[in-house]
Amino acid sequence: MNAELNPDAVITATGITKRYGKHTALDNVSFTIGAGRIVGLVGPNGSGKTTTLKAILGLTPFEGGLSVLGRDPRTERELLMNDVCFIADVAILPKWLKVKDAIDFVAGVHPRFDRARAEQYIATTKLTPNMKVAAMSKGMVVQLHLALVMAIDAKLLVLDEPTLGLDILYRKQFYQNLLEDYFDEQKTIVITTHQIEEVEHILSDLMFIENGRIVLAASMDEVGERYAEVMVEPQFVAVASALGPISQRTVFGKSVMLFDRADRTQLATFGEVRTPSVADLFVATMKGQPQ
Ligand SMILES: Nc1ncnc2c1ncn2[C@@H]1O[C@H](COP(=O)(O)OP(=O)(O)OP(=O)(O)O)[C@@H](O)[C@H]1O
Repeated sequence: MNAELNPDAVITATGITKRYGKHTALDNVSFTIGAGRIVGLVGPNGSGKTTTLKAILGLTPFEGGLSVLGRDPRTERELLMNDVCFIADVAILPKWLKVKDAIDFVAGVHPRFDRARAEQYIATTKLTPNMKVAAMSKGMVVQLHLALVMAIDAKLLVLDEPTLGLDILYRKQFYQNLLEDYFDEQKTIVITTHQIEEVEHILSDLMFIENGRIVLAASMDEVGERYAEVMVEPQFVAVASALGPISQRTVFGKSVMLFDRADRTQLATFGEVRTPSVADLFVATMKGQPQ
């Protein structure tokens, strides 16, 4: 995720700062996202996720450098939008909207929309052209949304809490379909969500943001190499603790410690070692940050 190493980056941010009055929402943020990546931007409420996405989409002014698909979103937003698709919250389609109106609308506003592709996808569902959003189950709304999104040949898909308000089955379905029917190596997806557990299996990269700063940016492979969680046997708790785990918790009476860049061979002598879940890593990382 290093800018210098990746000249073909889809997004390169160098020192982005965004202030709302006296409040600094983004504080000198730098990161790089390459093509074919699925990046999870994860952070607590108010940490700057939406502000980052707005900067990428050219929806807010800011200081610093930002290149998205080779363009500056501040000055070339219109051209950029030919190659970018943005979804915020699938649960907000208006109730009166019919399937066919939704297709007409997107066909009218997006130059890369392939109507036939959307209709083909809809034909595989229970949706019919005259059905209104009001008459759809939440899962059907998701399918409509997906049909619209997947028919747009965008290079960059930006998803801001896309499954808010949906139950677990439909959230899973959304991500599964996204991965199976939409994603390919020419595309890049940036996604923010609070439901990390549900997206972690589709992510290729993680970015943790806290108080407007990126506190972790790594590929999932790097995360797997760098972090280890150990279920420490009681007799080794003191010695393991002395190695300085970034977090320590108790599960069913056993001490679970999370280590950053520790020697795995040594850790294995304390108990069972595994890669932490993104959610546990997130909690541990946030605890270590100054508030
Ligand atoms: N239009 C605005 N005017 C003033 N302050 C704002 C504005 N938009 C965002 N902020 C502030 O900037 C900070 C970052 O907000 P942002 O919406 O990016 O957070 P977020 O990580 O997306 O949060 P959430 O998970 O709650 O959606 C917050 O402190 C927020 O109050």
